[in-house]
Amino acid sequence: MTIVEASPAAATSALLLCADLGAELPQAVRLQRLVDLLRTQFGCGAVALLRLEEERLRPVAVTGLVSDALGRRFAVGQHPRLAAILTRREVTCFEHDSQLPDPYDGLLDTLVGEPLPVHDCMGVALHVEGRPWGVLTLDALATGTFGPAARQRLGQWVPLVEAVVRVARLEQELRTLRMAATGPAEGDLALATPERGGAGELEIVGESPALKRLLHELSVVAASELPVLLLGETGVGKELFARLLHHQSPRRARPLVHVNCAALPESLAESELFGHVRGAFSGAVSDRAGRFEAAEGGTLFLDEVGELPLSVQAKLLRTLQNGEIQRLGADRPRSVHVRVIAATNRNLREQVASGAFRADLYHRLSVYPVPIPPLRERGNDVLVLAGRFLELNRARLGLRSLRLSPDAQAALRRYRWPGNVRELEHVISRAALKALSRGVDRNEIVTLEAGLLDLDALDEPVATPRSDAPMAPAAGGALSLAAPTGTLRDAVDACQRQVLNAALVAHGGNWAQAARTLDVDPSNLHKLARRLGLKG
Ligand SMILES: Nc1ncnc2c1ncn2[C@@H]1O[C@H](COP(=O)(O)OP(=O)(O)OP(=O)(O)O)[C@@H](O)[C@H]1O
Repeated sequence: MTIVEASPAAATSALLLCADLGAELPQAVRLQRLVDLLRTQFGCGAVALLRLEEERLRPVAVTGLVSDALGRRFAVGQHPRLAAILTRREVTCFEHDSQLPDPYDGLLDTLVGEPLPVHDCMGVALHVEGRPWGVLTLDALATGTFGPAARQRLGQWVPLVEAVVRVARLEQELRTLRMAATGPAEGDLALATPERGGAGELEIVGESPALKRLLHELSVVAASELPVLLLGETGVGKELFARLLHHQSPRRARPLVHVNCAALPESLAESELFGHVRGAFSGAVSDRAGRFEAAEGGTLFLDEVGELPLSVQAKLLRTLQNGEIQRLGADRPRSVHVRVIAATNRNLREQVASGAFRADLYHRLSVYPVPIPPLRERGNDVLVLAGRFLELNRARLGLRSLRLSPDAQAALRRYRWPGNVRELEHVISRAALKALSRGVDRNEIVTLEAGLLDLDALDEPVATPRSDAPMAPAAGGALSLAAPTGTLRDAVDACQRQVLNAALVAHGGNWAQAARTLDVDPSNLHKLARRLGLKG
């Protein structure tokens, strides 16, 4: 039996999907259309497409599930239904009286917080280019929806579903290649999200336009050698994004060395960063390389750079200017080839104005400033991230299901999150523990009510937005120069850096094209960039 013979409606849906294959669509849109169409086709309450990443399944498109479902990650070992689906090539069906726990228990958007009643459930493993790709699951609230005919029909849909997934993947790869060659087109912004998963630790959760713009900007600047200054409130993810930058850069195979400048005592800071030779100070019993040398060929991440003592700032500036370090007590300098990424939640301009931070170092470090938006400006991401933390806590505490009541969701959306993602993580973990301490049954669905989150108690004024505005040109090409903080030469250098920077970013790091746009000889452009510290 073919789909066409099965029903005219199925034939029309299949044709619509085929027509989609010929059109260029953002991946998220293509996959969402797929699950929406299957939901109608099979008359079910929820459909989810989940990508297999190592031992976890990550929802990439869902319909009929609550918003936080997209942020959840389902460890295959903890979800026997998903594990059963993955192990077979045929459609796997769970009878309505199956005792196996359902991964979507409490997550259906029509039954917020309710246990899933007796229902039908089926799913199938998907393969792309001969390799397991993930699973497709369908849940129907009316028992008997997934009879033998529905199972057979799902089996017939599989090749088409796999084709859609494959096209979405190929399109994404093509866009990435195109972006690398020519810089992004406006419509590619939503697709610049790095391939998530794999590097589980580096997973960036969120779907908001603000996050996608940030990821796009990072992916462009990652390819260059420019120093980057990450700016943002505490807990926005500066360290996470610094790691992402390194992993997307050509230096990814070399070390990423993290230095927390706030934790460096002034007396040790110089030796930590630049190393020392034996006898340089009492206790220096042997030669020791510093963090710069440890990062050779890779990236040095100077976290909380605003806390660096002034005496060390001068030495750091010299290194950034000459590409050389001198171990404490050594006679000669040695060259290092290190890209610096710095981060701060301070207003460095104010620190420069007050004399706590050197203007010349500020200009060197802020060649490409990247403001990271606070959580309250990322819309629904707060719920998607909450989903991530709920699932982690559910697994850690051995609960059947952990979710938020509608009031709790509204409270998370309302709250201003001065501590950003880190605070959200703590709020969810604390509320889950509180719920447990009230004696909930681990085998029931645990719903976190707004009161458990204690957000009102935490509601306090949020730090004013950063005034470390990016040095990139404003729209229309106008330059937005910082208030002068140094000599005229400093200001001219800053202006040249800004223009060069913007041209490089606009041309995806292509120097020849940047030189053409700026109407300068390419070799002069390279020379100027070296003088300005934009390249080694
Ligand atoms: N988009 C995101 N997706 C997943 N996890 C995130 C995201 N953003 C932040 N986090 C997590 O939030 C926590 C705080 O992030 P991180 O330490 O990078 O913040 P930070 O800006 O460097 O904070 P601080 O300025 O206080 O050092 C980390 O556990 C990080 O993994």
